[in-house]
This record gives sequence, C-alpha cells and structure tokens, in this order.
Amino acid sequence: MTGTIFEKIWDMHRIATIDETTDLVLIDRVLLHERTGGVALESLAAAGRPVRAPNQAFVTMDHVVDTRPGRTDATIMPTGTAFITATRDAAIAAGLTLFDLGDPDQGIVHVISPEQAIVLPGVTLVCPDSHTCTQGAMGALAWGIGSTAAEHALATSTLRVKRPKTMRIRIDGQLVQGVTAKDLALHLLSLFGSSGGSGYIVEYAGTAVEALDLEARMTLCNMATEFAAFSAIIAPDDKVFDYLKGRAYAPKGADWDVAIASWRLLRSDADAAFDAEYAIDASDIAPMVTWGISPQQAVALGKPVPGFESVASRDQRDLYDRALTYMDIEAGMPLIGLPIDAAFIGSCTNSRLSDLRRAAAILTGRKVAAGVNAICVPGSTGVRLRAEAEGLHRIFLDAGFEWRESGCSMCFFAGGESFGHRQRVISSTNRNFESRQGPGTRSHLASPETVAASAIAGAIADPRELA
Ligand SMILES: CC(C)[C@H](C(=O)O)[C@@H](O)C(=O)O
Ligand code: SF4
Repeated sequence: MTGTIFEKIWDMHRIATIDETTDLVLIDRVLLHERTGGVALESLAAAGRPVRAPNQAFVTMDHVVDTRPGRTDATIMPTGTAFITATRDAAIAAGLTLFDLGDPDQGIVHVISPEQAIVLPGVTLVCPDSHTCTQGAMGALAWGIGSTAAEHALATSTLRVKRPKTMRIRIDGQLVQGVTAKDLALHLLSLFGSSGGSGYIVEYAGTAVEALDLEARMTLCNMATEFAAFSAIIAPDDKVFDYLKGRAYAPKGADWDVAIASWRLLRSDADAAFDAEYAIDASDIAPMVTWGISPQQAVALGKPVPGFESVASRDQRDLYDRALTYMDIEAGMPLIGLPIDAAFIGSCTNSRLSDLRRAAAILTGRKVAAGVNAICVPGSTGVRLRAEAEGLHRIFLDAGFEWRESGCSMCFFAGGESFGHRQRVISSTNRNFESRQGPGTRSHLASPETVAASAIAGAIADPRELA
C-alpha cells in the first residue's frame, strides 16, 4: 500500500466507483445525537427499513439536554423534550446502543466516541454533525453528514461520497510555552479563512502535532470544519494506542495485537502526493482570541482589533463591518481588558479532562470577578466523574464557576440554555457566529486557560500572566 493515510483508509472502504468523482464507501460506524439523529431514525422506521448494523450505531443525548444539576427530560426550550423522547424511543426500537440521560457514559457525541473506543484508527465513521472531524485525531476517517445521508448509512452501511482532495498541513518545531491546540486551530483559521479547506481532507502532521497529547489533537481536528474541510486526520501513533487500550469497544486479547499491527500501517508514505501542502512554524504561534463573528476573525492575544487592510485577504468588507458593529468594538482597540459578562468552558472543542485540569490550575485560589457569569460544562459524564474524583469541581466551584452536567449547553443555543442578550462571552467553544450562545450574544473564542484567566479578571486577559 502506498499513498496518503486518507487514500489507504478510503481504498480499504471503497465498494464501487460510481463516477469520476464519487465512490460508494463502506461505513463502519454511525453516531447519532438527539438534535439530528432522531429525525433520521424516525424517517427510516416510517419507511419500514431496519438499521443494517445496529451494533455499529450509537446514540447519545447532548445537544438540547438541560445541563443543570438534577436534570430530567425537560428542557428550557419547550420543543427540546420532544427531540429527546423521540430519539430515545427510536433508538430503543431499532436496537441501538443508547447513552441516555443518567447513563455514566452519556456526553457530547465527539467526546464519548473516543472515550468508549467507538472510533478506532482506520474506521470510517459518520454522524449528522459537522464536528465529527474531531475524531480524525484517532486516525479514523470521520466526517459530518446530513440527516438524509445518515438515514442511508443506517439502512445500508454505505454512502455515496465525493472523493475529497488531500491537503497536508505540517506544523514543525515547538509551540511556545502557554500556546495550546486551540490557539493553533485559531491561528490556522486566521491564515486559511473559513473556506480555505473546502473540498479537502486535511492531514495534520509534523513534530508539533506529534508532540500534542491526544485530547489536544482532538481540539485541533475539531475546528477543521470551521474552514470547511471535509474532515481532518492525524496518523495514529502509540499515544492513540495507549489511549484506546482496554476501553469499552476496543479490540481485546489477540484481536488487539492484530489491530495494532494494522493500525501501524496507517500513515502517509514518504513519497505520497497531496493536492495541497503547507508548512507552519510552531514557534510563530501565540495564544489567540477571536474578535468577530467568524472563527477566522482571530488575532494573537495582546494584538488590537485588526484594521480592515490586514484582514482584507479573507474578510469581505461587509463581514468585517458587520463584525465590528455586532461585537461593539472598533479597529485598533485593545482586546485585552475588554470587559466580559460571561465565561464558558465546555463543548466538543475543549471540555475534556486535560482542558479542565489546565483551567483549574489557573483558577486555583482565585475568584471569578464580580458580575461575571462563569459556567463549566464537562464534555461527558465520564469527564465530570473523573474530574470530581480528583477534586477539580471544588476548584471551579470555589472560584465561583457553576459546575454542570454534560452536554453541548451554551456552545449552541439549541435547548434554550443561553447567555443574556448582548452579553460578551469568553468561550472555549468553536463558533462565534451571531447569536450562537443565545440571541444577541457576543462570543470571543479562546483556550480554556484564556477563559479562566478572563473570568478572574472580568475582562479578556492573558493566562500567561497568571500561570
Ligand atoms: C446541531 C448540529 C447539526 C450542529 C452541527 O452540525 O455542528 C451543531 O452541533 C453545531 O455545532 O452547530
Ligand atoms: S458541543 Fe457545540 S460544536 Fe460540539 S457538537 Fe455540541 S453544539 Fe456542536
């Protein structure tokens, strides 16, 4: 086998070539959540079609669920409960594995899949959710689809897919102290723009990527959809194998050894050709924060709001102007020191145990500034329980954060959980679109460290000054 890692996985899963651009591909796993998955399951049931491989389809509750302690099926937005109950009923009727509310394995779909070893190196995995690219960090070909395609994948374990072009982004050298995978992702977005990856499967490689721990790699891959990539992938290495070993759905016994031997072949060959290649020097990257209404509108922390000239290669004038007005900021004004109303640590980007540990290190012995609504939502119930076992929740609570049940929560105004109108939020999430965290909210994306430091300062702050 020669070629890129993508080509190797694709070729192993190609069933037929449909035309010059499109193949029929075997789908190993289908993941569903209640916001889009229930619709697919119900439609399938209405058509009288069974799920072809029910033991390879997994369902969780994450998007609209209440994350306040003591939750039930009730949601803040009255329509939310119907999504939960319909998805539950359909998942049970179809005989799928369901991580329901109250289950210790429940959580955000892209967080629990690696935790449970549902995603494995070399598998094809789809989910009706754009951040499925997160799971490419495990060396899988994982991508987001629509509900209709999910229905097709459930019924047939196949999908017709337009073969993406290949891009490699090498990041070599060492990240500067205090620079995280989130900063790296925002840096790439500021370079490539929100459509820079369109049509590509992006392989992240290079010494700086190899040096990232697995959860940081998930953060990096998570934001590939923000530059419109088909997905992202990183060649699996010992960090991936060590992480997976012994987890619920990982191969066991002799199967494990066979699996590892095949996973070790999943890397791009030295002479593999990519349709596009870029090289980034890790030492050029600084902690980042977004100032606008698109994730590409990000600058190094400490830099002022950029003037239009410096972003004109990516931002259209109307997007730029709209961003300044919506965010209530002006070109040239410093972002550090901009007062915030709220701070949010959560989402499939940055709510894993390592994220919470790093934020807690900053919060230890400190207090959230008066008037700041600070909330931490662990990415899964498993993350919450492990965090509680090591006492992290006490650090968050003592600092003045709310400590919640797991779910998407204020990443996305779907179940009704939101910050207030016009409130400025520093957030560890991946999208700063208008009204993303509730009607009229103004979101600044950053690392969990920057969110924690800003919560303490009551204004956007540089975590390196507190470290
Ligand atoms: C609701 C879902 C379809 C959506 C997505 O596809 O990403 C959501 O998870 C998001 O982050 O905006
Ligand atoms: S945490 Fe946010 S980005 Fe991730 S799946 Fe949920 S809503 Fe989408």
